[in-house]
Amino acid sequence: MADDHRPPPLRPDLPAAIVARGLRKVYAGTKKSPPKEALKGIDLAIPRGSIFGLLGPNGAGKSTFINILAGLVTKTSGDVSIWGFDIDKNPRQSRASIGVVPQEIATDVFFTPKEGLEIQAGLYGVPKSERRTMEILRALGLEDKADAYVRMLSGGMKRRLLVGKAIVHNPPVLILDEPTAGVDIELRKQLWDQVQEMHARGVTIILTTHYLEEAQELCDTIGIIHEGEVKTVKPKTELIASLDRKTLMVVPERPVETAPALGGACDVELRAGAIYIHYAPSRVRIADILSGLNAADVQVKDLSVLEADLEDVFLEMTYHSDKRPVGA
Ligand SMILES: Nc1ncnc2c1ncn2[C@@H]1O[C@H](COP(=O)(O)OP(=O)(O)OP(=O)(O)O)[C@@H](O)[C@H]1O
Repeated sequence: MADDHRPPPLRPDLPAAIVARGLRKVYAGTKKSPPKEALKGIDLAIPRGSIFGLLGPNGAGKSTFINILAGLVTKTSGDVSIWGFDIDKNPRQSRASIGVVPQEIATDVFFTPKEGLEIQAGLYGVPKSERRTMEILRALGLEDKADAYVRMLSGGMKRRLLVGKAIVHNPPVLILDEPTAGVDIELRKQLWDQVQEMHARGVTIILTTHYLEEAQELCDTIGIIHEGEVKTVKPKTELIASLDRKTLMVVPERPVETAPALGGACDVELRAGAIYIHYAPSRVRIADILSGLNAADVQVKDLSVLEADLEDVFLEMTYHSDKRPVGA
């Protein structure tokens, strides 16, 4: 990788940071298990400059996809390009264009953080004069641990060190695979501040997470993958709006024994003294719900509208995907 330390130039003519076309991966079977088609010919474009959340239940194919990008798993067929470089035709440039923060903490305990970053930079062919070792350690809050034994670092510090290792070559795309699993709230916040800082400097961020609130808060674009297929890729707000579902929570003046009848377009439930009215905003107006409540002699003491969130979308697209299309 001798000359590939510089980030490839930004190519405004390119529409996406990562493009996959017809990407398939079949893991070979064994005597005990049949072959497994983990990716079933996926098409996926990840916009440049986004914080992209790749979501999906266990076994959906997320790690397989990321490992193909990282060069750790060989695809069966299809095309993938990273920052405009085809991973088969330009393996060096494509690999120099991404940094991957792996899921597992497997840091090398024989080197100090400083040595670890230096070695990593060497592997990417970054000349000594261009290395940013101390700058990276400082940015990750590890400056005072530069010469410490890695085995003396806390789990969170080791995780930050992995982020450091992933960015020694200044890649324009950074992938974080479940970066905050098992990490406490304080550290999670620190990690996200750092990620957002990198994003502000123009790095495209791709992350997988099981924490849907985290994806909801951080990501601007979401891709949902399920059983080796891409279910959707959309800007987050558009995706949530596409669910066309909201809930009006009403606290009545007097306790209500039976759910008021508001017509077939609303789904009404009573819970903990409140009335929850689920409705499709494209078809039902709040004014109509309120007149319905009035007609049913329910006096409203308080009310609030609960928006659908990413978790609702996720459940709809993964667990119920065969039964009920979104918005139906
Ligand atoms: N080396 C392998 N050999 C055979 N099957 C594999 C291998 N790696 C993954 N699989 C299978 O491929 C499918 C996709 O796995 P993958 O790890 O990509 O899913 P994932 O979405 O990352 O799941 P998780 O959220 O649990 O990490 C699963 O059914 C998994 O059992």
